[in-house]
Amino acid sequence: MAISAAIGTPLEACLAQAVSANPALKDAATVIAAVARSAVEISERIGRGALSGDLAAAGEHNSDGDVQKALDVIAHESVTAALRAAPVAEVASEEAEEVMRLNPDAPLAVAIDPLDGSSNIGVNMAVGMIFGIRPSIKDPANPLASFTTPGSAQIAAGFVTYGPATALILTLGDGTQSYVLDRAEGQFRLTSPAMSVPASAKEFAINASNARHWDAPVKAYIEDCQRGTEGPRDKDYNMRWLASLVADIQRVLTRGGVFLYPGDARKNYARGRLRLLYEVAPVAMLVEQAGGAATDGQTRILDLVATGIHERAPLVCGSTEEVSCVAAYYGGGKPDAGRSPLFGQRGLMRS
Ligand SMILES: O=P(O)(O)OC[C@H]1O[C@](O)(COP(=O)(O)O)[C@@H](O)[C@@H]1O
Ligand SMILES: [Mg+2]
Ligand SMILES: [Mg+2]
Repeated sequence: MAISAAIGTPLEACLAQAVSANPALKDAATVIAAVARSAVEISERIGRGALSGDLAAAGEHNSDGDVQKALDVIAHESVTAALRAAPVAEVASEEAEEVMRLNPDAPLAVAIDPLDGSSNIGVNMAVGMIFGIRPSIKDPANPLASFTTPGSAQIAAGFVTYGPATALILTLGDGTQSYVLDRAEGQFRLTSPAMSVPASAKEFAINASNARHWDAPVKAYIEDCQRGTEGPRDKDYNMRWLASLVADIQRVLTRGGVFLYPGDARKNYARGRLRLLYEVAPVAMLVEQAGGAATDGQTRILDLVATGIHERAPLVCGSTEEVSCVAAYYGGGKPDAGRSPLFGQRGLMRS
């Protein structure tokens, strides 16, 4: 959907334009409109903060072992109700153990993180919602069939950030657009028809509290960033970590940088923390469509195929120069002069 609409055009009009250019997008556009309606509802709820009740109240554990907060459940119920009224056959939600079957004859399947950045609920920080839309593959014996295709099979992907403004970042496979919720009217309006990730940047995002658990390539890359102009990267970096994937990625999409949630040595973290179907793959599509790159260190994210609904995948994405650099560290490329002693010690970058 290369959008030629003017800034301020309502989402519905932009979707209509995309459908008239490519009628095959009609069902995906209906799904996006439904997700957007749910986002407006959730945004209002979040905007009232504690006046909406205790949105951070702890409930059950979800299938990934995280404690579900009240807002996780509210968002899951809101978005799945919206998807029930859309052409969606299956939903893979973070908050449901198994694939949910909605309208069996419908053409699409949706993977969704109804509420991303849960640790920020209750402290007035940005949270969001992430989704990826794929063709539904009809296999009565295997409910996961629609989701066991590579991320490149996604027809569309997007996320919503409930921040100071509520933003929708969207791709229908031809560029990445941003929209902002016009609160007075309860509808999203176009704010950027073509987001573009700068190829080079000086900002990294990683949960540095896990440094001692990282593997050698990540340790070496971050150490080299921290060495700034005194190290092989020859530039001074800044670090940002919002603990909310959507907000961190919106920053990377807007002004560049690199986001890393690698695998590490903690129990159950060999493949990191983020889930492939409803976090990593949609984000990878959005970043690639904005001219950036996304890898798990070895493999392009959009080539990965999930084998389970809540499967995790390491994510390194953003400005192409930084992502290539991390991939080179993983690949054992040639050492640079003055590079991190860690690589020298472990011989990782030796040819
Ligand atoms: O707690 P950590 O290690 O900082 O992890 C933060 C990451 O976890 C997440 O909150 C995971 O998403 P959920 O809140 O949907 O489980 C990401 O948004 C964020 O990038
Ligand atoms: Mg999440
Ligand atoms: Mg979540």
